[in-house]
Amino acid sequence: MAAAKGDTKVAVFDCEEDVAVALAKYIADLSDKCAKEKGVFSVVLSGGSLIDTMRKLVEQPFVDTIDWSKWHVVWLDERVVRKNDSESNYKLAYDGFFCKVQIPPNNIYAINDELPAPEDAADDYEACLKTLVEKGIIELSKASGFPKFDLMLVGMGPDGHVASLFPRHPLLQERNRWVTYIKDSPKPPPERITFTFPVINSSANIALVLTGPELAHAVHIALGNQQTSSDLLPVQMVSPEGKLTWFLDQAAASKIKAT
Ligand SMILES: O=C1O[C@H](COP(=O)(O)O)[C@@H](O)[C@H](O)[C@H]1O
Repeated sequence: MAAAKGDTKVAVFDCEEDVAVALAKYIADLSDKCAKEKGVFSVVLSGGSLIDTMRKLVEQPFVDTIDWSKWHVVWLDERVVRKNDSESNYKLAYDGFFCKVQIPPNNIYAINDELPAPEDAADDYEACLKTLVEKGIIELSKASGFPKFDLMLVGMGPDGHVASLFPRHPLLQERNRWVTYIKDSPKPPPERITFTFPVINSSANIALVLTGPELAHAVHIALGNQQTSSDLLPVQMVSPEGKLTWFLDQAAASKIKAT
């Protein structure tokens, strides 16, 4: 099943394996397009189950055909822990992905894990993004003035959170910062940094990659017919100026009524 609404596409696959295959093709095509047109492919990674669903990229044909030298990778959110900590989104991506592909190490922009205070880590990461804009690696959106990434790969928790932006948290309303911090994350660990919605929604492309039955309720709220304007789930606030593609398996889509 595939439905389209404006620049939003909802693609539902039979199983998680099929999502992984389609996601790899989608990422490879965008990588190719951006590498040819701009010489750069700026990619934003989430943590969580997304990294495993990206597993086909490290297999043939993708691993040998993608021009990894054009990739520049940043994180949508990160836990304020050391890079070798099992809770680190960097470590998750390194172990599952980076150690198997040829992205130049200098093009992988991890959090500075020598800054123990979340506010300092957020300031430092925002400064890192500003340097990438100055170098022409990331463009600014003409519409919003916020950085416009080529591709944001976004996961979601069962509560509908994306990045480290949790339901009903005041950070959902942040309108000025590029990167902010949270010290009371309801999901451990409590201290994290995260992109804000103005940055998320300036993206050229967002892939929402959602698999598993535990996500079905939030997917139903976000894509069902009973949309309300107050107390939106964070996932409902994902609305990029570019294209939004939902990659769902049947389990995650199981509560959406066919229309
Ligand atoms: O804590 C986080 O959770 C979300 C969702 O993770 P998942 O394991 O339920 O897929 C993730 O997208 C985010 O980057 C991470 O920090």
